[in-house]
Order: sequence, then structure tokens, then C-alpha cells
Amino acid sequence: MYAGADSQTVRHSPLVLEGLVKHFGGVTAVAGVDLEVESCEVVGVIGPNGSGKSTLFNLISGMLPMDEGRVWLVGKEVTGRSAWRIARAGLARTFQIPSLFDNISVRDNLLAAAVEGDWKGAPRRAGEVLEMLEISHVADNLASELSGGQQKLLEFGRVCMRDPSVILLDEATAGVHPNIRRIMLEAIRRVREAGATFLVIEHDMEMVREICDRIIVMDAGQVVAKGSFDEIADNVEVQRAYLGRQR
Ligand SMILES: Nc1ncnc2c1ncn2[C@@H]1O[C@H](COP(=O)(O)OP(=O)(O)OP(=O)(O)O)[C@@H](O)[C@H]1O
Repeated sequence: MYAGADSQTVRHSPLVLEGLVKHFGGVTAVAGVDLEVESCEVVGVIGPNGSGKSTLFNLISGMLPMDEGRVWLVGKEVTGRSAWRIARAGLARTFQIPSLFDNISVRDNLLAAAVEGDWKGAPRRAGEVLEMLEISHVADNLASELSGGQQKLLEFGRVCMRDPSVILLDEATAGVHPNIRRIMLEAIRRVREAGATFLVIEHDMEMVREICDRIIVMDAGQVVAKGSFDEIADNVEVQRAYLGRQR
């Protein structure tokens, strides 16, 4: 258990991390990360390759067991819970490579994402999501027929179907066409305005500047800086840890 926290501790922010640690053999991928994300905030996670960003997401979402630390989601402690129970508690995530059902339609991919939620409202919600992501015209195509960028939109759409409180986005716009990027940015803004809180891994600094209220910089598993985009850009430690080695 995280030193100093007792089992009754209550956290009210949508996402609270205390002292997260993960080792892979001799490698410490996440080395004691603390973070509190406020309601409707968009927090960016940046850092060089191998700095622990994906591992951090895997710990938060329950896809990997943590060695130390605690996680609270919308006021409820979810430390040690399985990925599906954490998802049920209100967390959703996307992956660098979208995980879709390739051989069913775009619309059915959305409907399938609502499987544990509001069945009756799902078709209407799917229509709204298709429209928001500007993919209504390909709703009856197989997911495998979409472009890479449209697949990223669809994966975000699947997240939106469940109306989660906290959304983890892993490089949502990496390598996509500028038009897809614009649609994704606008959709993130709308979902946030509707009450969602975001933690986003991003290598695209322009995207970070446009959507993030606050940024944390990771290096060697630790948070080495926190602040606004301008504060981060001016931070010498960050320039040494990240910007100098940006890919
Ligand atoms: N399953 C694993 N087994 C062993 N080592 C791992 C595993 N996953 C990650 N690591 C190591 O943990 C460290 C952090 O990796 P992680 O993928 O979290 O970094 P990252 O910041 O997400 O990198 P990238 O930007 O390249 O995705 C790296 O040294 C990586 O090699």
C-alpha cells in the first residue's frame, strides 16, 4: 500500500494516482507517479520513447498489475481491480493501434461497444457518434475498409458509446490526415464539454498545445515536470529530458 494512505482515504477528483510503481525485471518502467486530474480537465502525458507512458496507462486501466500504488476513479478506489471492472467503474481507453471488430460494420462496432450500457438508446447514440466523427457515410462499411485515420475515429467513437467519466487516449492523431485530426480535436472538445475528463499520451506537440490544459513530462518512469504548455516548453529539465531527443 502507498505509504501514508489508509484504506479509507477518499479522493474526489475523477482520476487520482498515488505512488504508482511498475518493474519489469530489472527495469523500472514507472517509478512512483502521483497525479490528480480534475473534472473536465485534459492532461497531456509526454516524454521520450520508453519513458513509461504506455505502462502508466496499462496500470491505470488494470491491463497490468502494479507493484505499488493506488488508483481512484470518480471517488472510488479501483486499485488491483481487473480491467473490465475498472471499465465498468467509468474508465475507457484507446490504443496506438485501434482494436476494432474488423469484419462487422462501422455502426455495429459502435453498437457492440454499448453492450453493457444503454441497449435501447444505443442506436440513437450510434447515430450521434457517427455524425460527430463525420463517418456516417461509411456506417455500413466493414471496419477493415476504413482508412487508418477513420479507424482511429471509430475507436474513439466506441469509447464515446459508453459515456465514460475518464478517457485515456494513446496517440489519438498520430499519422492521420489533417482533416481527421481536425475532426478528432473537435470531438474531444465536445466530449469534454459533455463532462468527460481526459489523460492523453501525445507526441504531436501542436496537438498538445491545442487540447491540453496541463502537461506532465515523464522520463525514466518519473514525472520530471508539470505545468502549462508554455511552462513546459521553457523548462530546462524538459528540454534535456525530452525536446532534445524528440522523435
Ligand atoms: N512487457 C514489458 N516487458 C518488459 N519491459 C517492458 C514491457 N513493457 C514496457 N517495458 C519497458 O518499460 C519501459 C517503459 O516502456 P513504455 O512502453 O511504458 O514507454 P513509453 O513511454 O510508452 O514508450 P513509447 O513512447 O515508445 O510508446 C521501457 O524500458 C520498456 O522497454
